[in-house]
Amino acid sequence: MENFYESMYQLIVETSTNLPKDVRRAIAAAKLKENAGTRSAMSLATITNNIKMADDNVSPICQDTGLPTFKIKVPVSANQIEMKKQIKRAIEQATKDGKLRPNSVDSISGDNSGDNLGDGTPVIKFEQWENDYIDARLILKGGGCENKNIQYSLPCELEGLGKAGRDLDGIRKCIMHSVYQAQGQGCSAGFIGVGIGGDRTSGYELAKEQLFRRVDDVNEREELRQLEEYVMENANELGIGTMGFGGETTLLGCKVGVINRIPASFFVSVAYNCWAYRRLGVYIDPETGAINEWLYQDGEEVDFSQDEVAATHEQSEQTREVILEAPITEEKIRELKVGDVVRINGMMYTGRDAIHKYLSENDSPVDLNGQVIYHCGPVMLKDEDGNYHVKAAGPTTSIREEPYQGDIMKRFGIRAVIGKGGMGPKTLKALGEHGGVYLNAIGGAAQYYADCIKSVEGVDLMQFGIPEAMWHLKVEGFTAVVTMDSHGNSLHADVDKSSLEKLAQFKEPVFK
Ligand SMILES: O=C(O)C[C@H](O)C(=O)O
Ligand code: SF4
Repeated sequence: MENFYESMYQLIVETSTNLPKDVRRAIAAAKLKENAGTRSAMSLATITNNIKMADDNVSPICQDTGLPTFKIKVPVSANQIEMKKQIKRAIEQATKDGKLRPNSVDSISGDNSGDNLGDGTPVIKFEQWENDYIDARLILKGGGCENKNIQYSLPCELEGLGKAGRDLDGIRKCIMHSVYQAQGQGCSAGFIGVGIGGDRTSGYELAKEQLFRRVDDVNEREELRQLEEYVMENANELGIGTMGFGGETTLLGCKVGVINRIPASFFVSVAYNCWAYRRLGVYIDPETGAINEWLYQDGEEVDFSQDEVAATHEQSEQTREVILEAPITEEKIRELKVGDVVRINGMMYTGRDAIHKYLSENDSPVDLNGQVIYHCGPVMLKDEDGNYHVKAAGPTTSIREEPYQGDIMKRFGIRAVIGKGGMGPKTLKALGEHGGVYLNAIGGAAQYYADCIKSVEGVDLMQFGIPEAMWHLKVEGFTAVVTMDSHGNSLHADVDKSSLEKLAQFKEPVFK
């Protein structure tokens, strides 16, 4: 097993940086369906551009490299204790090399272990089997999409859909609802794994297990095949679209599994995965530990290299484009309207969960008057001279800052916040009162945005760890869309409302 460590290191690096071919094909097909010039088409072009950049730079596709979860099937003779040790070593090295973000955080103190190791991280699950080779699979599922997982206990009452009973049609309604409730917050277009039955734990296990199926496989159980097809055909009618901007593609894959339950329980568990669906696998020789075969990587190449940069910058004729450079005046902000495309030059400051809580109780370490806050937890590497370099830096889900955002903007004079997935009524009200704007960046496009960051000018509050610190970033041509403005408009509220109306069209029974 002398090569096992190296094989695991490769599996980790490839999973973080190289999107599987079956996923690429699904994204390429979605891209063909969007109408040129729409926000969804522009977002998809940024996404495919980002996938290509991650290939070229061998850098994380998304800055949130998730909770590494290994599923390993081994012959009876394999030494699982030794394999676990090597996997942990490989995780530590991949983190040092900037292929994984340090993501393991003490749940009580908030301390980041810095190497992705800690109680419960990484997740490593072994199972013995009768074959004479090792099957090792890894999924890097980020936090934003994980937060959109949902579990239903049947029977239940669902918004838009009414009663969901303990039968196939009730299950259908739960799945349709799960796509609606995710909106764009899990970086749609997404993939869902559904687990029917089990208890609350094994149901979610089963749902996540479905994410290891190939995007293009066909369910062997006839009624589940029909259900998967139904969901794929109809969920895209909800019109949520890429990043929740509205559009043709909301869902890229749906896989359903079933296990038995006990009479009193009937769970439908849904695991939502963003477009940055990073899961790969390898077959390994149990003697040497070397990789014999890669999984999910067969079939035709999907080449995202053509004119992607041009496509990203292509705007529809109706779209207004505005350049912003901090400090920004209230007057300039009030000129902005939902739908405007903004290019930012100059300074911005990162702030996510820990910073928002901190700023609600303390003074800011920098003057934020007229400034831009970026909801982002980047991957950073320090060079020998002690200077930091950005390795990946896409937006994080903004709604988590809803309790703080409006107050903080007013208190510190912040004019713009950048994030993804939108914010709620409290923030929208504050934008109107104070003269602020919410800008939606493309979730998961961590390479694309890292490229816009020209230098790291400083950092504060490093005690919160790399993802949570306040980074001072100098950017050029950082592009985002105004999705909430100071006139009471919110694209997110509009898409939520229209998709709920569309969801209601799926109320009538389909599976008898
Ligand atoms: O933690 C992050 O950087 C992003 C997170 O995965 C999210 O989608 O909000
Ligand atoms: S930011 Fe988006 S793409 Fe990245 S892990 Fe979170 S949900 Fe996935």
